[in-house]
This record gives sequence, structure tokens and C-alpha cells, in this order.
Amino acid sequence: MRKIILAGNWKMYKTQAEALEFLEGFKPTVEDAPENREVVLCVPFTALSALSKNLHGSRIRLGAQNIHWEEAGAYTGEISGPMLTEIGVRYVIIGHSERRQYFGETDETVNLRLKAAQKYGLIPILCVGETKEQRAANETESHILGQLEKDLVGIDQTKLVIAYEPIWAIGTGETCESDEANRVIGLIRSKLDNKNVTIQYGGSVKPDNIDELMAKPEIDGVLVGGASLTPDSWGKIVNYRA
Ligand SMILES: O=C[C@H](O)COP(=O)(O)O
Repeated sequence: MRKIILAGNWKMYKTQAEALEFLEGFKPTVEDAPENREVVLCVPFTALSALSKNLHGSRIRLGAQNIHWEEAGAYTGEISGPMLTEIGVRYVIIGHSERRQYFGETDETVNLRLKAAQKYGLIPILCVGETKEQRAANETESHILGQLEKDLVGIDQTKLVIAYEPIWAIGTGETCESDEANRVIGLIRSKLDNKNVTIQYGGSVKPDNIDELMAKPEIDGVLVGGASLTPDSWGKIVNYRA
């Protein structure tokens, strides 16, 4: 049985005060969502601690957006597993295309970060996906399978979430057709040792396309950027119609 996981990725949005205001607005909505849906918020590091202290038994789970592979050390600007788990973080996004594009993340460092997340008991959400150019050149499958082959070396697939995020659909309003997202996710699953890995779709998910996406048999959840930033739209997404 695969777990349904709906995760918001706030990226570099919201101060601590704004995050707490969001929480007050969102808390009542999330409690109405069916119990079999895991609801995760991956927020900036500066908001994690305050949100953690204010969850008060809420079913919302916290996620970070990066993790370094060492436990501690001279790594300016990085964060370690123990720093995240100490404040109640359960998930961590790894290998997001924005990290790969702007911060030099490679499949090798993605693999190190995945191993660190699992070592410290965090569930990694591994992001993979193709550019518009790769799709146009019919390289979608080879690119994604190449990423997985390198990223997943030595990774325990029973403690893993994968997000398929076509880069051309991120923040563009151009959603991947639900049938196509379903097809690519099915392909990813076919290459995994553990067929029960939760595989999400991400890229311009909105309240008006969530029902269609979640109706597809291979899609086990979503990773949402822009539409996770307001309690109203995020509330509609976590309460999608089954
Ligand atoms: O991690 C989330 C993705 O980058 C999707 O972002 P978006 O929902 O704003 O397109």
C-alpha cells in the first residue's frame, strides 16, 4: 500500500512571522482532510523551529529544503541532519532542480545528501525531471533514469519519496498533462526495486488540476510550490476529491 504525501515547498518565501500567520489560517483546514493523507510543509530553515513549537498535536509534518552530508563541520551556509531532527523535522527535499541549476548540485552530492538524510532518520524527497530541451529531444526517459541510477546508489528505497518535476512545468502555469505525468511516474516505478515508493508529481499544481492528477493510478501525491503559499489554495489541494 503506497502512502499519499502532499508536500508544500515554500522555497525562499515567508518570514517566521508570515509562516506562523499561515499556520493559524491553515490548521483548521488540514484537520478536515482524510486521515490517509500525509501533509508536509517544507519551509525555510528560519521558520522551522517556530512552526514546530506551534504545531500543538497537528498532523502537519515539517520538512526542510536541504541537508549537508556531514554531521558538523566548516561548511558555511549548510545545515546538518542532527540540527533538523532536533527541532522535529521529518522530511527533506533533495536534488530540487533549483538546487541543481543555481547551486551546483550534482547527482554525486545529491546521493551524499540522500544518504545523510536516511542516516539521521529523515525521509528524503528526491526530485528528478527533464528540461524543455531534453523533452523536445526525446531525452526525458534517459535523463530521468540516468539521474535515478546515480542518485539512488546505496539508498534504502523503503525510506524514500520521489518527486517527478518536469522543469518546464515549475512555476510556469504549464502543467504536465496528467496522463503524461502518470506515464513518466510509472516508468520511474518500473525501475525501482521497491514498487511501493511514494512518487509525487510537481509543477504548477493548483486547486483546479489536483483532482485530475490525483485520480491517476501512478501518482501518489504532489510537491507544490506557489499554490502552497496561501492557506486557501493549499487547503483546497490537501482536501482534493478522491
Ligand atoms: O517544489 C515544487 C516545485 O518546484 C513546483 O513549484 P510550482 O508549484 O510553483 O510550479
